[in-house]
Amino acid sequence: MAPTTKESPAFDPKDVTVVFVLGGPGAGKGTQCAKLVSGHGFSHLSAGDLLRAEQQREGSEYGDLIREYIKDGKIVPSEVTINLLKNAMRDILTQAGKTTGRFLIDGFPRKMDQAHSFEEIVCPAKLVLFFDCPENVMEERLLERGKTSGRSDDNADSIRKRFKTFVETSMPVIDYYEKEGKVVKIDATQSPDAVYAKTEELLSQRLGAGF
Ligand SMILES: Nc1ncnc2c1ncn2[C@@H]1O[C@H](COP(=O)(O)OP(=O)(O)O)[C@@H](O)[C@H]1O
Ligand SMILES: O=c1ccn([C@@H]2O[C@H](COP(=O)(O)OP(=O)(O)O)[C@@H](O)[C@H]2O)c(=O)[nH]1
Repeated sequence: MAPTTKESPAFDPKDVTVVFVLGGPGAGKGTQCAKLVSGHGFSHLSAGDLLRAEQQREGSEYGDLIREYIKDGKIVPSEVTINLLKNAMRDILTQAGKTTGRFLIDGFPRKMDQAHSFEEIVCPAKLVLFFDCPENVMEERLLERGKTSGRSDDNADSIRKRFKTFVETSMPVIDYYEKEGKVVKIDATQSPDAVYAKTEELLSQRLGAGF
C-alpha cells in the first residue's frame, strides 16, 4: 500500500510566528492583544471576531450555525474557524506584500481537535499566552462589557455556559501546551497596564529582549 502523504502546513514556522492567546471569557485577551499590536507590531486575529463577521456576512452559509453556537457558548465546528483564520493570515501577508509575519491568534484553539488541526493545516504555534483569571472577576467584566458590547453572549445565561465550555473543553488545551513547555501564564486580575507589563516581561524572556 502506498504511504499516505500528509499535507504540509500552509505557513512555515520559520516565516510565520504564531502565538495563541488563551484565557477564559473576559480574562482580557482582546485588551492585551491590542496593546501587543501597538507596542510590538503583531498582527491580531480574534477567532470570535472573525466568526461574528462571518455570521453577519451576506450570503454566508454559516450565519445561522455560528449565531446558535455563540449564543450557547459552544465551539463552532473547527473547519469553519480554521478556514477563517487561514484566509485572514494570508490576506494580511498579501496586503503587506510579505512572506513573514507574527500573529496573535486570540481565543483559539478552544478544543484539542482545533489545536491539532490548526498546527497540521495552518502553522505550528510557537507559544501560548494564558491569561489566568477567576470566574467571579471575569463575570463582572463581561456583565460590564455587555452594557455596551451589543454581544448576544454577554448575558448571565450565556456567560455561565461559556465558563462551563472553558473549564471542560478549553482548559485541556492549555494543559496540553503546558506539557509541551509552550505556556506563558500571566495573572490577569491586575489592571490592564500591570498585566501588560508582566506580559512584556515574560515574552521578552521567551522571544528575546524587546521581541
Ligand atoms: N485587566 C483588566 N482589568 C479590568 N478590566 C479589564 C481588564 N482587561 C480587560 N478588561 C475589561 O474587561 C472586559 C473583557 O475584556 P476583553 O479584553 O474583551 O476580554 P476577552 O477578550 O478575554 O473576552 C472588557 O470590557 C475590558 O475593557
Ligand atoms: O475558536 C473559536 C473562538 C470562539 N468561538 C465562539 O465565539 C464565542 C466568543 O468567543 P470570543 O473569543 O470572541 O470571546 P470570549 O468568550 O473569550 O469573551 C465563544 O463562546 C464560541 O462560541 C468558537 O466557536 N471558536
